[in-house]
Amino acid sequence: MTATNVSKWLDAEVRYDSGVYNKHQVVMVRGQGATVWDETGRAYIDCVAGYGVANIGHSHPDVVKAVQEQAARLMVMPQTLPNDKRAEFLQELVGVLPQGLERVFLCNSGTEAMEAAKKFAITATGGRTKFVSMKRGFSGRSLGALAFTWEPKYREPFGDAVDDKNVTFVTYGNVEELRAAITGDIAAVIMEPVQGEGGVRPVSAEFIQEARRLTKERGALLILDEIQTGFCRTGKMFACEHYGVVPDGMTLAKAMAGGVPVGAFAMTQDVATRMPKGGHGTTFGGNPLTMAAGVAAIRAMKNEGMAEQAREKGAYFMEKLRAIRSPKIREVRGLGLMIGVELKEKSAPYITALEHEEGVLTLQATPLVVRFLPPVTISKEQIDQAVAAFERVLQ
Ligand SMILES: CC(=O)N[C@@H](CCCNCc1c(COP(=O)(O)O)cnc(C)c1O)C(=O)O
Repeated sequence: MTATNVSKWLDAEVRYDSGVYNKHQVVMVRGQGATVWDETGRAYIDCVAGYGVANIGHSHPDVVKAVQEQAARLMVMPQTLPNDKRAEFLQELVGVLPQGLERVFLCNSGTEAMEAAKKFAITATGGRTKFVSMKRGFSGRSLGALAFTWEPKYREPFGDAVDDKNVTFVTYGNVEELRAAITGDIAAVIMEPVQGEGGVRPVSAEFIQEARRLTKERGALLILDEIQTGFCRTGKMFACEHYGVVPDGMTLAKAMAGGVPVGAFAMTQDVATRMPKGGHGTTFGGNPLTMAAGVAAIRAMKNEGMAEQAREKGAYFMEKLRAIRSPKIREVRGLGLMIGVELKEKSAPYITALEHEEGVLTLQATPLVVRFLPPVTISKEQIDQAVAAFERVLQ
């Protein structure tokens, strides 16, 4: 693909990048709240937010200040050497996690959190290496996490290197299949409380509660992947709170440090103590710079009532979307500000039109779904503008 002469930056990125991404013909240079600007100065309402990373808004001032101060103080310190900011972050995080999740492996992305979860589940269950994951589930792209990721097109190019022979995929929501799959040799059941990449599909209370009951009964772990649903996205600090379910482990990333790359596997004491000393590790995990950003981000979520904002604005956003009278819309669904509009035709042309004609950034979640993942700080006026733009491109 040759880049237009839009920009020397676009040329360079297209020329030297790995080539795995379909590059939009635009160069984004600034963000504030729910708005981003391209290099020509054009503003966009950002309902991509980095794939659900900028929950507290782009360049939140508290995070910017924390990063500036910590960068000038100390950026590099491995986890064998304790650090004040890391300790402060662990206190903040455990303070908002569901009761019982009080040990945390810190890393740098969602995939890494899932890789850690996989290893901790194996040692916590005395060496079990079989897993249950969900059809349409997404757990990441590295070879270990990819085994839990349903979409065949992501796994097929890598053949046997993907360890999916030890994974049983069950239909999300099908209790009978779940019961049959959780045998005595299962290390863990992996599931998202709301499937994100898989089409914005909230789980049923019955299914997730049965998964909790069966895993306890059969000596397996329940690991909830809250990488996309966590940190106020769905109207609670964590989506599992909607269902009254506390897992044995939870993978976290995306919004946790306000936009700075981060990941974590939060777990119970019992899961943590079963991993041998030195059994896992990471160079950058828990680094002071990310930890300072994370402290500021979590405090902002609490101080600005962002879970409640997501609940209230999400209900408003979905009500407005449901009011659109269009034969092209099959369903509007979601939880909080994790919203999907399933169309009766491919969503890609509408996502392109929203970006180019309307200045609204949205993303796909399977070929028929337009996904909205705006910052929780999005204003009602911006929601109204995004809905009006969507209505126009559907005509
Ligand atoms: C263009 C782009 O960034 N695509 C990414 C988008 C991934 C978005 N989801 C990440 C994710 C992951 C992986 O998280 P990370 O490694 O991308 O931080 C794990 N679990 C859930 C529920 C997730 O939603 C991709 O296709 O790998």
